[in-house]
Amino acid sequence: MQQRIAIYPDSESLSQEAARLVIRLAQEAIVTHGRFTLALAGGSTPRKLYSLLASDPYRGQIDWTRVDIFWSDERCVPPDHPESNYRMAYEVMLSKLPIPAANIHRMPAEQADRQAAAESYAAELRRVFGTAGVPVFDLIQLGMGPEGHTASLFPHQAALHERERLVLAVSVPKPPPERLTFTPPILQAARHILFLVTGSDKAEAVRAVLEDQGSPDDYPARLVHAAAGEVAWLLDTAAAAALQRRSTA
Ligand SMILES: O=C(O)[C@H](O)[C@@H](O)[C@H](O)[C@H](O)COP(=O)(O)O
Repeated sequence: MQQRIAIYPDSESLSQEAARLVIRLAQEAIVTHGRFTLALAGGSTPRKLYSLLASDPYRGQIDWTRVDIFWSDERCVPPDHPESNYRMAYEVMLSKLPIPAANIHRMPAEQADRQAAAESYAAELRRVFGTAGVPVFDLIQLGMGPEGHTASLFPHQAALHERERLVLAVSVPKPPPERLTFTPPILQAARHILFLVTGSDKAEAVRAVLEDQGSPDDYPARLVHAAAGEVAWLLDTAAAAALQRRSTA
């Protein structure tokens, strides 16, 4: 597994590089196997990336009819709720792109039976990927919290040790607490991973994860790796402040 760290002065320049990377990986995947499977992150950091991908000159560089969109986690709220990861991505990006509705695979996180919702999303993943095993995403885009969580995998939770199920219903300390989340097997099978991390509150977790400190139980982002491709960490200077070895883009 390759790992690349690039540091940017601000969110704009970081998001522009992220958009260029998504476009390159999408073009490669569509040429190689006819489609691009992408899992989106929630939270606020990727908002700028999603906005760029839906705008010129970026939007015209991907054949969006060949793209399948999933989410790596979702809050258990209605899809029109302000805290919905789907709502953010739909409003900022997906509603502006010619992606077939059948290719937008929303997590049914508003279902009362959250375990059944997790199981139905796992079934959707296996159907779309045509596998009884672990889906291999072309790209999973992730964020990271100040304590090293990623997707909705938080420190010291049982979900970190899941090796069979693809999606779990979990309760987490970041509100809204009830979530659906990818489990480590999916996050360890992807061809490529793109972490977007900004802000000084994440500097200590960035240092711990990238300088091999602490266990994955303490810093769940350490569980993530790309089976055959690259894990790219795009950081702003604030998030990279505690890193010893600095390489600036
Ligand atoms: O649903 C979520 O909350 C996200 O998937 C979560 O894992 C997010 O990526 C991190 O918490 C970073 O969030 P920010 O980008 O808002 O800092």
